Amino acid sequence: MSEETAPYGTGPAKAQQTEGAAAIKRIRTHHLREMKQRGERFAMLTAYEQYAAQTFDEAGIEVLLVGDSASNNVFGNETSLPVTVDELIPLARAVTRSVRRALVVADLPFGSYQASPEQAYLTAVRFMKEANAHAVKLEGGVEMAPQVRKLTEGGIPVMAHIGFTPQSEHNLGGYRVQGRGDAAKRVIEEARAMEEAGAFSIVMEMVPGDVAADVTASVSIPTIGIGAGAGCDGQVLVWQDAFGLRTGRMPRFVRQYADLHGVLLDAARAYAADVRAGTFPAEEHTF
Ligand SMILES: Nc1nc(=O)c2c([nH]1)NC[C@@H]1CN(c3ccc(C(=O)N[C@@H](CCC(=O)O)C(=O)O)cc3)CN21
Ligand SMILES: CC(C)C(=O)C(=O)O
Repeated sequence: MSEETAPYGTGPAKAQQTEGAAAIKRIRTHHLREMKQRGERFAMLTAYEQYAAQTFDEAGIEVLLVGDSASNNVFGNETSLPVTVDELIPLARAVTRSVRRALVVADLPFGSYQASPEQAYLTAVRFMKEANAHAVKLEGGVEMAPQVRKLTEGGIPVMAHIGFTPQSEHNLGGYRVQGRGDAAKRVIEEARAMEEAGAFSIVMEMVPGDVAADVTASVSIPTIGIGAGAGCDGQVLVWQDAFGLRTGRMPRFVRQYADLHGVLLDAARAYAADVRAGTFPAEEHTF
């Protein structure tokens, strides 16, 4: 089926792949490491479905994260804890199908990897086989080293996530900055343990900027900050926060680049008004 006659959904990503275009080179984990070595920063955003993924890929966002934050940003839960592997896999599959260039990382949900390296491996394999993910992310430092090693040795690139780890909010005592004062040493240890275990990159969430910069200088793999200052090699935000689809109180680390909530609200109201007034559909929409 040609792109013109495709009924819906078949955007440029799939067309390009089937036509075998040579121009676009996929981002691989080694490219991120090389960017760090060159001192170039890269951008990561969450993505949970086709059109956002396609758009961010087109914009040149290097890494897309199918975050367990889908729990609160897609499924309407209050936290990331309730989301399941079976819920996340279809979202990850949609994102990998929709990109040509971006590296797609799938988050391992709470409870799907902490029990043992074997559990982690079996869960990660599902994301690789059923969703075609390019890598997985898991939360935790020193105590997750066996999991990270098992996955890496089994052919699955791992992005680690340290500092404030939302799946452990009940242990961490809420949404709090990690690594202040004496705890800074701990964050550096966590990062080194993840690098040593084979992680290809490290997300650092809500860590003081000076500590995150120290961590970034003390590991050779790229660090990706969220609320961790500009001293990281990359940055990540949840897209509905950054582009203003979500409303209400935002974490301090968010910068809002658009007001999508306002755009959609106006559009939905205009549509409803036209329907009520009988001005939509018009002649040209009628067969
Ligand atoms: N929409 C959304 N954005 C996120 O950044 C995000 C999710 N969801 N879900 C999973 C985790 C949870 N995260 C969060 C959520 C809230 C705060 C927050 O409210 N922070 C406050 C308090 C900081 C403090 O206590 O010092 C802030 O003002 O930053 C931080 C991280 C990051 N992740
Ligand atoms: C906030 C980012 C880093 C994340 O882990 C998620 O979106 O699930």
